[in-house]
Amino acid sequence: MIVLRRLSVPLANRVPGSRTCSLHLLEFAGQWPSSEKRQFESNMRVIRNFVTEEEEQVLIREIEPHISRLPYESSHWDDAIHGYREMERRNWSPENQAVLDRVSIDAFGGRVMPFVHILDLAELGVIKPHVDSTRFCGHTIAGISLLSDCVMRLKRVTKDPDPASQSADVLLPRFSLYIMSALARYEFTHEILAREESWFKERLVERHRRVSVICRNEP
Ligand SMILES: O=C(O)CCC(=O)C(=O)O
Ligand SMILES: [Fe+2]
Ligand SMILES: [Mn+2]
Repeated sequence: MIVLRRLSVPLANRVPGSRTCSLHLLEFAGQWPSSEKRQFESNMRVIRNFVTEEEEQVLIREIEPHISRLPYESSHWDDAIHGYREMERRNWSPENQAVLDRVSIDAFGGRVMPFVHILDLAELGVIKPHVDSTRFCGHTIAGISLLSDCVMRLKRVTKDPDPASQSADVLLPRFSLYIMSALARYEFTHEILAREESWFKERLVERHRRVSVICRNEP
């Protein structure tokens, strides 16, 4: 199971707790000096309409026969993720490889791991706060959101849960690409909010089944 190697959940965070338009798609909470806001914005970019509806269809057509054979799972051992199924894929049709090459260039300057991670989150699925393992993944994580919008929440990693600590909600629209790096990748947990908690700027975002196509670089 891929998730078991990849996620590491900081203890404190288990407690409750151009085409880049990050500005409209980000909502900050807590105490943010403006210099840190700027750094965060450049480390958590969202590119709207990175893929077209046709490109989404072609990607889903290649993914669906494999992923639909798997049951949706829940991980019990660390409580990090529920209602998901996932696969890795290295070899893609030329059309889909062309999309992935764009991710590789735009997010990684061409230096990306050959295995692409596909995560299928059921309508009622949720990904709890975690930081991707630094043993298996480098400074950048880039994901295309397919089939549904969702809200990703990033929370500053703290030793003690602090209600005033920094967090940011990021709207990830269907068809978009997010590029999370450096500060946002290492100093913040990320999570995908449950359907009924997917508020963004006072609007409940409609969340259905969502498939993400995620690229990472070497540690
Ligand atoms: O679905 C996503 O975009 C993020 C998934 C995630 O956080 C992970 O697989 O580590
Ligand atoms: Fe993650
Ligand atoms: Mn639905």
